[in-house]
Amino acid sequence: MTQIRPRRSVLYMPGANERALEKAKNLPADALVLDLEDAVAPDAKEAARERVCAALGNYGTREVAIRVNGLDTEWHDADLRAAASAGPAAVVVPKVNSASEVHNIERALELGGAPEKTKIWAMLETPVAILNAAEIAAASSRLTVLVMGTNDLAKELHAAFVPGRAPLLTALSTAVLAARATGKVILDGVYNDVKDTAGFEAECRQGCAFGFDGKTLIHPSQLEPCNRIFAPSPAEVDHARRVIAAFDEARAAGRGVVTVDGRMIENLHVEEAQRVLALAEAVGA
Ligand SMILES: CC(C)(COP(=O)(O)OP(=O)(O)OC[C@H]1O[C@@H](n2cnc3c(N)ncnc32)[C@H](O)[C@@H]1OP(=O)(O)O)[C@@H](O)C(=O)NCCC(=O)NCCSC(=O)C[C@H](O)C(=O)O
Ligand SMILES: [Mg+2]
Repeated sequence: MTQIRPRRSVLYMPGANERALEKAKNLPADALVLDLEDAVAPDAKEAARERVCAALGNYGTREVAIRVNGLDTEWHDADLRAAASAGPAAVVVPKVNSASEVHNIERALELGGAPEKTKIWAMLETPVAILNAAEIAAASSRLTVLVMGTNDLAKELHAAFVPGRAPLLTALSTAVLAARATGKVILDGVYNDVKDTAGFEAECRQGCAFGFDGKTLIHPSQLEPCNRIFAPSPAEVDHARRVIAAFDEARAAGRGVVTVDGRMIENLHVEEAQRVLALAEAVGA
């Protein structure tokens, strides 16, 4: 069975917030992003950089990434150098707009001596990034994950935040296409209203239905619903097992197609069922 690394829940925490960095040690996030960008005030950037690099080893086996400041900022180069030498699981780079920017980041990581395990996670959060999503995704084998930046994207588009995210659907779908066409993981953007549980769950379900592998989060209260919704449900696991069993039986009888619960099942449905089981196993569902 294919091994899947779950990335259902990816929690940002401000790199300058000692309490959040401490608290995250015991939070059930699949991955953590220690943020040096938007969540850190300009005069706290340097202290935050030192703090997140020192904190990297505190989170056990979970993937821990550092989000550096954007390419056009005064902090970007120093952030990348520090991250390269600290060696997180990934460097999350905001506002990546082209393949050539990915190549520059790749070169900077190499020059900084980053270990092979340090991947690039590129944020898609501008109109030009969405238009270039496929070339960004394909630019490097070191780039393994695309991350939606829906706040910046909505701002750049002059789009409204509305339930159902109609103004963003083209961009979300284009980004998922780019990820799937290039074999990359893709994470949905954050939900800002940390008190709106129903709205958050609806957005998780929408992201999951779109094909996102998981969602980026801003508050510990978002972890449980996100982990639950992005994991296969017991009914989905049961269905996947029955699909595989029915198809095996059909194959043994010399047939290439069968029905389960009245629906046609072909080999492609079996592959999807295998992916569901691999994800369920990876998350212990
Ligand atoms: C959103 C928050 C500012 C809310 O903060 P606050 O009101 O203080 O939360 P609580 O009092 O409810 O916190 C309860 C405890 O949980 C800890 N906590 C809070 N958030 C986190 C977190 N993200 N990670 C770990 N721990 C967290 C608090 O310390 C409390 O602990 P304790 O005192 O021990 O009980 C705040 O949640 C926050 O700052 N969230 C992260 C914001 C962030 O990182 N933003 C940047 C990433 S999102 C982004 O950039 C969007 C993207 O680029 C785009 O364009 O869309
Ligand atoms: Mg952003």
